[in-house]
Amino acid sequence: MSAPAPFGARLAAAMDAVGPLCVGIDPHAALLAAWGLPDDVGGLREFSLRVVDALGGAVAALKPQAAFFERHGSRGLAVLEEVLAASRAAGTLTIVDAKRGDIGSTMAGYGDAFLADGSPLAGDAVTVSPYLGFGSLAPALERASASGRGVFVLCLTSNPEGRQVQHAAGADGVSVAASVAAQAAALNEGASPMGSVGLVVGATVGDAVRDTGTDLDAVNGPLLAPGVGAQGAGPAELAQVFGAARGSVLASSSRGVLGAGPDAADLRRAAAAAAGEARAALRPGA
Ligand SMILES: O=C(O)c1cc(=O)[nH]c(=O)n1[C@@H]1O[C@H](COP(=O)(O)O)[C@@H](O)[C@H]1O
Repeated sequence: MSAPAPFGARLAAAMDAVGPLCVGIDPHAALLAAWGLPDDVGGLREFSLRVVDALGGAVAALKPQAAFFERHGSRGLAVLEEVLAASRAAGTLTIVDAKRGDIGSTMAGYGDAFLADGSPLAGDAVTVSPYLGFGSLAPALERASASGRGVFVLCLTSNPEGRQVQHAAGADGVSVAASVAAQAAALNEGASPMGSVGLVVGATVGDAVRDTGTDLDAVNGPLLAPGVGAQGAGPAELAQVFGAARGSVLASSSRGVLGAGPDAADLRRAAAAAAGEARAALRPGA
């Protein structure tokens, strides 16, 4: 059997085919209640699998947020495994939003959990935090590369508190965000149509890309843009934040789409509308 194409190539194909939208699976207690479901592991399972049923094949990626599964303990993690398997069966890429980051030797453990063939918690990519130093991510990057999976490294996050760390500059005057982007770019060099080391850049960050001197045009990897919908960003913000790099952007919305449920047709309509807006903002003329 031939090895699967690398994550960057698979995501590029999915974005071309169905539009540059990722829907986050964030089973908040309030959303479960709005869907008439109990805030327990049964409600979690029903909610998450309904999202996969409704949107599998219809969006470029699904992004389950690990915290909402972990809060239900081992049975919640079993649901996450089911969600990943169901998405795979539906032919939809998954990004496990776990935001892991630790010293290198422990990062190897996270890599084995989220990026290794045969692990039930491995999707197609995982979000990682570089704030123990970009180099500490090396074991995860090695596993991603070996298994054809991807990572999204936090760069400029959508929350206002992120500035404190991400905008700070070292003695050389280079901001943390710019340095993270440059290190991702080095790993993606030469990849076509794009590499598998992505960045997280919130759609809410305004002029932060320019202000921090972050060169997104050179990254040559996917740019995950949460903050669309419930956090207030829309087409205008996507265009403003990403400029010439917008062709690599995967817009991400959770509550903005999930709030349309529980009816599957309503969910599909909300996702199609969000994907259409993202496509118009990020790929005008496509
Ligand atoms: O990595 C992420 O996905 C992420 C990064 C970031 O900078 N901001 C951000 O909101 N997220 C995640 O994206 C989702 C946003 O959810 P909504 O605000 O409901 O669309 C949550 O699961 C967040 O944890």
